[in-house]
Amino acid sequence: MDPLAYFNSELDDHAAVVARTHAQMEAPFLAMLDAWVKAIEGGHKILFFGNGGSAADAQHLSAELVIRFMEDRKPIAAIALNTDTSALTAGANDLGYDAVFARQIEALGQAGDIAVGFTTSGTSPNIVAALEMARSKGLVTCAFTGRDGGRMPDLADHCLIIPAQSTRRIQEMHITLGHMLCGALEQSLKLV
Ligand SMILES: O=C(CO)[C@@H](O)[C@H](O)[C@H](O)[C@H](O)COP(=O)(O)O
Ligand SMILES: [Zn+2]
Repeated sequence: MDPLAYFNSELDDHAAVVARTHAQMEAPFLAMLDAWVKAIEGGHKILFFGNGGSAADAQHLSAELVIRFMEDRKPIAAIALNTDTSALTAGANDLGYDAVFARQIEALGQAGDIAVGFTTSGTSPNIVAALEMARSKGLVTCAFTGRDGGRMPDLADHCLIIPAQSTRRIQEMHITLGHMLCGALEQSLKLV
C-alpha cells in the first residue's frame, strides 16, 4: 500500500460521497429535522442507539443535545441507549443481544418520542428490533443508514440513506448530518 495514494484516494472517495449526499439528502434531512423539532416542542425526547462506531455517534449526538452544540441554551431531552453497560450486559445475557435496545425502548419510550437507529448495513438485528418496538409503541422512527437501506425504509418514518457502500464512508456522513441536525434543531427551537 502506498500511503500517499491511500491518503488521496480516501479523501477523494469521501468528497464524492459528500457530493452525492448534498445532491440527494436535502428532502429527507428537512423531514427528519421537522419531526425532531415537533417532538421536542411537544415535550418529548430523542432516543439514539447504534453498534460499534455507530454507538459512538449515538452518544456523541445525545451529548450535543443534552449539554450544548453551538450555543449555551436550555437542555434538549436526549439519551443514548448504548451507554448503560448494566442494561446492555444484562439484556444480552438474559434476553439476547438482539433485544438490548428494544427492551430499553419498551421501558423508556413514550408515544411521540423519537427513536433514532444508526446502522450502516440497515440490517443489524438489534436495530431492527428496536425500531419495531418503537413503532409498536407510537414513537416516531428514524434511521441513519446507507447502501440499499436494508430493512430501514420499511421500519423508519424518516430515513437518511447515505449513497455509499463502505461502512466508514457512511459513518462519516452520519456524523456530519447528525451534527447538522443538532445545529438546525438548536436554532429552530429558539432556546438560546
Ligand atoms: O466503526 C466501525 C466501522 O467503521 C465498526 O465498529 C462498526 O460500527 C461495527 O462493525 C458495527 O457492528 C456495524 O453495524 P451496522 O452499521 O451494520 O449496524
Ligand atoms: Zn469506525
